Amino acid sequence: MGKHRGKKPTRGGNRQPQSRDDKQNDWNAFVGSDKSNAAFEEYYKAQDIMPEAEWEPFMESLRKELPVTFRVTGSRAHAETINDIIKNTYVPNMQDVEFEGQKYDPPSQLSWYPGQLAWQVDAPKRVVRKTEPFKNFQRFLVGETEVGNLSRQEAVSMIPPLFLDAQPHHACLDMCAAPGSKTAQIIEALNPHHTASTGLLIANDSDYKRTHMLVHQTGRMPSRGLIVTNFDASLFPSIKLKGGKQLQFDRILADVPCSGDGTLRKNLEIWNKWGAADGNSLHSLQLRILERAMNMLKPGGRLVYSTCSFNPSEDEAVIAAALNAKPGRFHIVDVSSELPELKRRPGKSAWKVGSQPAAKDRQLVWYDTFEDYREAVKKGEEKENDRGKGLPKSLWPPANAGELNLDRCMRLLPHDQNTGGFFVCVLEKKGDSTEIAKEASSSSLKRPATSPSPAAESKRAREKSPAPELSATETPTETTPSATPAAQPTTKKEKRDLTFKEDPLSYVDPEHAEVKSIIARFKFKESFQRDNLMVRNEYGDPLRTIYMTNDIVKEIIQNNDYTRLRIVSAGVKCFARQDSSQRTEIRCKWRTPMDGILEVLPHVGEGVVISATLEELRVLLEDHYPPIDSFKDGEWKDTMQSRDMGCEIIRFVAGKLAGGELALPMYLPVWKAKMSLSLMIDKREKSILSLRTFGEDICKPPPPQKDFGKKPEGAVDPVPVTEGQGDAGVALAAEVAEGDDAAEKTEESAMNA
Ligand SMILES: C[S@@+](CC[C@H](N)C(=O)[O-])C[C@H]1O[C@@H](n2cnc3c(N)ncnc32)[C@H](O)[C@@H]1O
Repeated sequence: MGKHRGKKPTRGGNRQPQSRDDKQNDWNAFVGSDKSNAAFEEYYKAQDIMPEAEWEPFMESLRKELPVTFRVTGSRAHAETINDIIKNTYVPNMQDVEFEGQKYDPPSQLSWYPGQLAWQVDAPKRVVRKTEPFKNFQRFLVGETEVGNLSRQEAVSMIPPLFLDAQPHHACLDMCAAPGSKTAQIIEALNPHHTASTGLLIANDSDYKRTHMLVHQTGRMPSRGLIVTNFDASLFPSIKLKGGKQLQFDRILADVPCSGDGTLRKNLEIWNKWGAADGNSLHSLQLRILERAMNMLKPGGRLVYSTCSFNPSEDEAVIAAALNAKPGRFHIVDVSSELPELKRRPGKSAWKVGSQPAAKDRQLVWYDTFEDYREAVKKGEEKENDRGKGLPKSLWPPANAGELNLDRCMRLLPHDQNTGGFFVCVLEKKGDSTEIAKEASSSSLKRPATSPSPAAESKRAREKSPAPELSATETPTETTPSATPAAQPTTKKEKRDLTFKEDPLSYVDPEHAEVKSIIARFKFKESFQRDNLMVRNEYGDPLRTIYMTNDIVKEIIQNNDYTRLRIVSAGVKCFARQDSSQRTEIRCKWRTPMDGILEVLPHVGEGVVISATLEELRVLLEDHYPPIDSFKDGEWKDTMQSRDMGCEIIRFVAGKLAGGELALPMYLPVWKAKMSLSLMIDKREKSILSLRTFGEDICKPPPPQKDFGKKPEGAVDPVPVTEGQGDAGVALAAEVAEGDDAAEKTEESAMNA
């Protein structure tokens, strides 16, 4: 028992010894230069996170460049088509790549990823840049990532959302979500076939700028059930629903801020900066975030806690402290049978606490117990921070650590499957079957017919959860004020959060003339939720952009003050107002931006969608405002000539034609002017589309500014609309529209460019 000084640091771990008296700058030069950090090595050797014999392979792996990994996004039929293109077109071309006398393997599928829809490219960057087959593949990756068909993401970062097991009717919270790669995975789980999901995902981040990255990232995978908020997750407010009920979540992801030493392979500066102090100082925030998550979870609900750090201070210590803060109410789920091919190491129930007040301090001092540490503070050997706080007791393994099933946590090590490092723990809130069923039936989230019934779910939860324990509702903590609805003020008036500068959100009167013009133009069926059209102003005025939300998002917006909820964005941008010099002749001034085209598609009436081929697409790409006369005679030309001015939704059929190739049908908005047409996507997206479809950029540069007045009559440009929330641009969303019928699904799967 007591305190132990660590060994003097040595270069690269057990190489040359270094004198204790060396100057500070020597230290800075010493670490990092050769991807080594003595304190890191000493710290983790002591933590015993792997058998000693594996230490060298572990360190070797950390020093290697991280392979590029990506996953194929979207619904099943669509994703499988893209996967087949990679498998059958690109991989065969990369079989025999040799560079500077060495052979490189083609991309390979990650065996543990469901449906084999994730890939890894082992060839280093210089090989990708310098060899033709890899260069081609790189171009494909960039284009498909731009349009949202692929998502480049570190392999280990794909894991937490897989264990979250979100279902389309679930209410989910992603507490620390930016930049949003895991958010995108959860959205996919909520909208597996791009059908209207009844589920909810609140994606939150405390960094305001990063919430806009989130908006941009999710623009590629839009969802009517999405809200982006800007909160300190540890103070996330309780959310009111109709009748004053409080929202509880079925699924919560707490991918917390961490020291990030699992990312050493790509964030090389960490070699230089790493210190035990980083993990110690993040522990308390991580614990507060996790405890807040636990309070907001439904009984029977699942919570995934993750970090990209190997450090028990940020991992097991947080889990143990959180479990002990709510004794008997949560358990760690044994997920050893989920993703069976994924190699993982069990969590630890014993670990060490080392003090290294700042990364630049060379010596680690180990304290066996909290009391030993406090003794050192008393003697002045350890300093507390300027707020008079030292290391918290919860950093040390609690007396009952052996009873908490911490071995069910997972640590992903880089040398196991050539990845970064990660820590994941799946927690479930206990609750008896009646409580779970009560929660499910009182949920305002409507369960689609295809989802498991509440009874089936409660059975599943019963099988997984041991003894029933707690009450169904959690009271909000003092630090989590509820967001009071603007529309239904309570007797105790709560102040708005005046620091929050985003525009208000309100719903448009479904009888508004502009809504009627939209409904008439697109012949919307009854299934079109005209009550759920939202705008970013206080008065429900459809000025420039109209968003569509699902019912649960509407319920939240209408029952909570948006400033207290700090809502940055909500729903999907479905209609954008298009100004034209010929406005009076245009009965409907609204177009469907790419973000929303697949959202509105299932609801448009007969004859609204017009079919076209790659021949027409070629003309639309080559020219900005091609005259209708310039298209070849036939059905397409006749149809376009007969249409009113305004937005058309065009379905480009799959196949090979006009020097291009489309693997799946694709829907794009086209503006019909008096005598001409224009493709309503911006210049950059046109170029990407052109490269993907025709193998080259066939788009002419846009007309010079001075010629803008000479646009054909009624022609318009796809100006990105900004109103309230940041506009991610007219992103070419990669989505699939699918009918209900399975056969129809395959045939009708439509990949947006
Ligand atoms: C590890 S990153 C999350 C990565 C993200 N889940 C993803 O997969 O793209 C941690 C995020 O937490 C945010 N963050 C830091 N402190 C926070 C807090 N107190 N509450 C909420 N978010 C926080 C950071 O801005 C950062 O975006």
